[in-house]
Amino acid sequence: MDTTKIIRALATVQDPNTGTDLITANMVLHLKVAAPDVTFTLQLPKLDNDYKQQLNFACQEAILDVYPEANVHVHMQNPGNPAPASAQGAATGGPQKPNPLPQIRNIIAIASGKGGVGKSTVAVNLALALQEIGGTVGLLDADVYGPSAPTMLGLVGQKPTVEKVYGKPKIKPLYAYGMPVMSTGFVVEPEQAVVLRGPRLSGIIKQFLEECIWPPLDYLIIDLPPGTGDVQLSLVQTVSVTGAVLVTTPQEVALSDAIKAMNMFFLPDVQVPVLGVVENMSWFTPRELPDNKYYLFGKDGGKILAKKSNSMLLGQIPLIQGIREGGDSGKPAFLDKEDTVTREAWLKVAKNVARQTALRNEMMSATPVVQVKNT
Ligand SMILES: Nc1ncnc2c1ncn2[C@@H]1O[C@H](COP(=O)(O)OP(=O)(O)OP(=O)(O)O)[C@@H](O)[C@H]1O
Repeated sequence: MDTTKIIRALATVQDPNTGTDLITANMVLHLKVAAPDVTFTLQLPKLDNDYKQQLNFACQEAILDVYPEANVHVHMQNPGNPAPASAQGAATGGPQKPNPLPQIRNIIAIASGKGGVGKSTVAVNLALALQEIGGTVGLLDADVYGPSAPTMLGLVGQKPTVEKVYGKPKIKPLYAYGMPVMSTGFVVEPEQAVVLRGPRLSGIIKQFLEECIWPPLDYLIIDLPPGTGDVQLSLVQTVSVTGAVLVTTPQEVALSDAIKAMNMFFLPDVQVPVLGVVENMSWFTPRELPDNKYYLFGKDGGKILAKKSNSMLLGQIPLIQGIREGGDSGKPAFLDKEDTVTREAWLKVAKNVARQTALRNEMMSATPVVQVKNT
């Protein structure tokens, strides 16, 4: 029995409440396939017998369609009894520190080789699109040298507050469009950030991860600085990163830098799986000619990077005036309900990220937290 086929079958079952499929909605947990038994838990947003029964039958039917001999065992999980973090389970190699973020199921790093390719734009719009398809999402803007989340989400000038939790001071994230957000831009001025080096930078990233009041989340999206450096290192040394999404533009120059960024995740010590690639600024479509595509930066960069990283092209985002305007105005383009082309492009990326994350969690154990070596 092939686990991928079973996941695909479950991806055909829709949550009757939202119309989103069970895999995209992140509702299937602990899938175990030991022929002829297929066992998994459905995490349900509500407790309602009809609803439970409907989903149970739909799952049985979808799996029996592919494997008529299967014994399907569906466990239902109550809303008040959240699942253990799927990406935070048993890690391989060496004793592990206690997980600082047990309430977060998936930590997804958004990375690029060079600046300006639209990494922050992807992080923000992807976070909002994941929220729209039913995920509970938070955003950590760790791009210390050029934090964009405050501007992109209309939070400029606001400061997070500090609250005592069991006697310890903790930072309360700000909220934008229903999403908890922390940004280095809330606490460090960009001119201060450029002089920050290793240990100070690590301290800030660790603090944002360990000393912030993050609510239970399906996804924490982390916008990394471009390239490879101290922030990337302190991230993988602090938490188990579920996967990375690589952002590139189609042209060759962006691609060669993106390959360097990709290689960092594949280092033997790091081993963060690449969930896929988002190609940004794939083509230009003028507002007045919505059906025309002009390939200003060439073609195929995303496809090539997906192949090199052994992952998939999660989606292509066109170069659209509304995306830049949305970034500058504090209302990201994804929220513009009239711009269906842009919305569809972001939704496709979000659905693919959700599916790839679910597949990754079923196929692989949690990413080990990189141990700090004492030299
Ligand atoms: N698809 C797009 N269409 C139009 N403008 C875009 C698109 N993607 C990004 N931009 C714009 O390009 C500029 C750079 O984007 P962004 O800040 O997201 O890049 P970045 O890779 O995060 O850069 P850095 O890491 O240097 O901060 C922004 O003004 C943004 O609004």
